[in-house]
Amino acid sequence: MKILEKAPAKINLSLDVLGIRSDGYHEVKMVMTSIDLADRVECGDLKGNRIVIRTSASYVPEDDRNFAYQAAQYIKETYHIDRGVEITITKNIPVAAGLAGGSTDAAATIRALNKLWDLGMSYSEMLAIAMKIGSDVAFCVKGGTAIATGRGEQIEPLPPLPPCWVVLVKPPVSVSTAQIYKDIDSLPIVHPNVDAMIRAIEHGDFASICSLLGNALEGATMRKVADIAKIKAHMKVIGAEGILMSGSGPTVFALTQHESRMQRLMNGMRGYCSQVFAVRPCKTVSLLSEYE
Ligand SMILES: C[C@](O)(CO)[C@H](O)COP(=O)(O)OP(=O)(O)OC[C@H]1O[C@@H](n2ccc(N)nc2=O)[C@H](O)[C@@H]1O
Ligand SMILES: Nc1ncnc2c1ncn2[C@@H]1O[C@H](COP(=O)(O)OP(=O)(O)OP(=O)(O)O)[C@@H](O)[C@H]1O
Repeated sequence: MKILEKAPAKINLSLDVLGIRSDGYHEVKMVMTSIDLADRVECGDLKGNRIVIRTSASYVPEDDRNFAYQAAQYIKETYHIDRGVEITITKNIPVAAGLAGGSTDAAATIRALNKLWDLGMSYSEMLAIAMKIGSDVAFCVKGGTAIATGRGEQIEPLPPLPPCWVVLVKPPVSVSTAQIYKDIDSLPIVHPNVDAMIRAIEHGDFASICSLLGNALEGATMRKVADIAKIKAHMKVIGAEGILMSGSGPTVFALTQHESRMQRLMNGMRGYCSQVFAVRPCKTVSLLSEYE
């Protein structure tokens, strides 16, 4: 048997860093949303007891460094599963881009193995596995739009975004999330108004969502990647309603409700960067009611 799961990327609409915790992680308060830029994760039975990863991207690890491998391993250990699995990942999400590509593959693996191995895991049991792998994995288990607190693993759902386009531009460099969090410790932090963003989403107020976009990590990544400021300036000239770097970067996204502006942004930015995508926010990742 084979189970196929869509694994959507995320963007951070608001990301505040509140301090350093005793475990070395940073306390955050974020608003995230899934988008329709997605990897495909297929889990199928394999003879024996091994976990085998196949990916379409040569630079993604196929051993236990792959987050999907780690998800399968934790599930096998926790539920004493003596079966093999082959996990095939078709990568569409740029890697080390601030879009949670590896995290969403891990979350999709958790959902897929729950079905393949008929485990009957509850949502909170899936979260317990997710948290062992990385901070963003918990959000990716359900996706949609949500508030994330703690180190990012405490999730509270929000209503979906008003209909809009998300245009993403990935500069041809990668950044280390760990390094960016380290860098901000010695930099002044610009705090976004996360609570106002939450209210704007609850009211479906697209104009306020755009004006409240903010990311406390943006300054640190901009010091390393000069392209980010150029991309943002270019998107502004073209006429995006809201512009921000996602996560630890370096991907920059623009929001617009106008198809003509989405087209202009796509065409304008393609001449500038090779990785440009126009997608919609993604309302659901999985059959949410199954996991309630
Ligand atoms: C930047 C974001 O993507 C925004 O959604 C997340 O905060 C990062 O989530 P992630 O990539 O899943 O991060 P993890 O794999 O858990 O951690 C990578 C590294 O980032 C740093 N890190 C991460 C999350 C957090 N709240 N504080 C941290 O300081 C830690 O040094 C950690 O070793
Ligand atoms: N399934 C996977 N897909 C992509 N990268 C993976 C995967 N598993 C492990 N990795 C490793 O994870 C690292 C970070 O890649 P990823 O695409 O998840 O970064 P990111 O989008 O910046 O993450 P985040 O937004 O959660 O900080 C890469 O160095 C990559 O080698």
